Amino acid sequence: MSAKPPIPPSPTEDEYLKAVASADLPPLTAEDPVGLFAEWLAEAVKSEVNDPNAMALATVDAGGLPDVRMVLLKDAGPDGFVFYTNLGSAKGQQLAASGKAALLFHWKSLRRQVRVRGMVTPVSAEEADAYWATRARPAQLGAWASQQSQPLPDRLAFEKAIAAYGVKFGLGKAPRPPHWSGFRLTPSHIEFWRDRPFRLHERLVFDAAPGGWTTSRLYP
Ligand SMILES: Cc1cc2nc3c(=O)[nH]c(=O)nc-3n(C[C@H](O)[C@H](O)[C@H](O)COP(=O)(O)O)c2cc1C
Ligand code: PXP
Repeated sequence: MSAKPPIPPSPTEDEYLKAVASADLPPLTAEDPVGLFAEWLAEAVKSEVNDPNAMALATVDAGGLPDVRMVLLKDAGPDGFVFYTNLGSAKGQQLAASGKAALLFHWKSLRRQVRVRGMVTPVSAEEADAYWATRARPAQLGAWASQQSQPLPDRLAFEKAIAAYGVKFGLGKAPRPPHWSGFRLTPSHIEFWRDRPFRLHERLVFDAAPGGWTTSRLYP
């Protein structure tokens, strides 16, 4: 019999009461979700142990079954949230077919999450080229050699393919592969969530409206 996984228990009342003392914050308010996101990410950059720009990307497959995996945010602004991937991967195919996705940032060190939903469009070739050029050469060769989400017969086959691309491109720049680019999620809905003691959390929601955003609050 395998051991039971070590699931932590819910905090005791005493444990919550200790947190109350340090939780005396002004209410969460903001006019502009893009600005608030930038503030929260800047705080996460300081406090997270690694990858503060990591986010879960949720998609649906052709049968409507949800799928989710982590990706890295590479640009964010009023136009949306950008990430890069292999276009032939499971996520690449799901995004191309549905044009819809959701993102989730969870910053454990801050006890905060941000949820984003919206439509997804490919970034331009110029934008993808500019980001590609910033990647380390071995990561570029890996992207050429990786048939992301396809079965890998053995690790050696992958390493040989990486070496072959290294030889092919010689000392010159490796161009961006046709199967590698980015997507931009244009948010229609953004929720900021902040932890409060006893699970009485704060939720601030922004919904896209003509010329701006409507805001609302939700029960935790
Ligand atoms: C922190 C973290 C960041 C990641 N960032 C990316 C990324 O930006 N792009 C990407 O293609 N895969 C990224 N991955 C790998 C994906 O989670 C995933 O394994 C891979 O893209 C295949 O997903 P798919 O089969 O659903 O397409 C990341 C994984 C982790 C844990
Ligand atoms: N592609 C893959 C397979 C990744 O694992 C990651 C990050 O983990 C990325 C792309 C995006 O990050 P970067 O462009 O910094 O390599």
